[in-house]
Amino acid sequence: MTDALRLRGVCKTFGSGERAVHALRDLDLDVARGEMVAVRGRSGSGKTTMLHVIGALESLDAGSVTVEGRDVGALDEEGRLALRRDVVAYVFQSFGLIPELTAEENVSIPLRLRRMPPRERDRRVADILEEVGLGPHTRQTPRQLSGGQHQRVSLARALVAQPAVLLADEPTGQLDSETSAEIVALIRSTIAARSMTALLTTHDPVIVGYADRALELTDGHLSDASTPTAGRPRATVRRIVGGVSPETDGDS
Ligand SMILES: Nc1ncnc2c1ncn2[C@@H]1O[C@H](COP(=O)(O)OP(=O)(O)OP(=O)(O)O)[C@@H](O)[C@H]1O
Repeated sequence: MTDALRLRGVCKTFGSGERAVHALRDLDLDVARGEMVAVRGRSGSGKTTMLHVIGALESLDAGSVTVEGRDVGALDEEGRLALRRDVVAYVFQSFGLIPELTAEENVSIPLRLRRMPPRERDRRVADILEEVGLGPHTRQTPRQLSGGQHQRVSLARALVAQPAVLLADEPTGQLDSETSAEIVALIRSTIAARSMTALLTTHDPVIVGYADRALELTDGHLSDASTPTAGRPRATVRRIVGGVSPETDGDS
């Protein structure tokens, strides 16, 4: 299977001298197309930095990052913009929505950047909002939506332009455990329907339960964490069967 993501010997240091912070140290990672990989790690272990170098939001100090065959370190500014517009999409813990815009206006932004004709754009936006369960809320602004609904809008915005790779930085970090399980299940089903690749960082065992593979980031290095059963959300199954809360099922 072709790799969607391939990182080799990636190093990223912030600052210098005694104040240097080695966020990523000689980091290797392979993610196959269509795979959903969860990366756990304590606060400050380098999870966000890893996503940023993959999405060309941060430069590398050493090593190489290949995203869908593109050598990210070799891209010029235009190439980096194209990567973020056409290949990767982000979902953030803090949702990142524009508060003055409605759900449909927020979701339409990536299509406006591509200058998609309005009729096609409106159809795509309506379809994706329906798919993420926000059909009745398209005209509401973020202030009128719950945390789970915010993340559904963020996911719709990330998916609407049909990127190959979803990068999600603690996507359930601001959600309660039940809503987290709903959002992770939605991420899983929407990326599977599109044969997309997903790399998610998390402290949340619910996410790990939905991933094909889990890795641990410790002081800038990755190692295997566990091998959950693909697409079999242990937490949700237990919750339905035994009434057990997802946050009690699994390690963190
Ligand atoms: N722009 C920056 N300037 C200086 N140091 C930074 C910068 N960005 C990140 N760091 C440092 O790099 C290290 C890794 O940060 P990063 O945000 O990648 O960790 P994280 O695992 O995502 O943490 P969290 O779970 O708290 O979000 C931390 O020590 C952080 O303070």
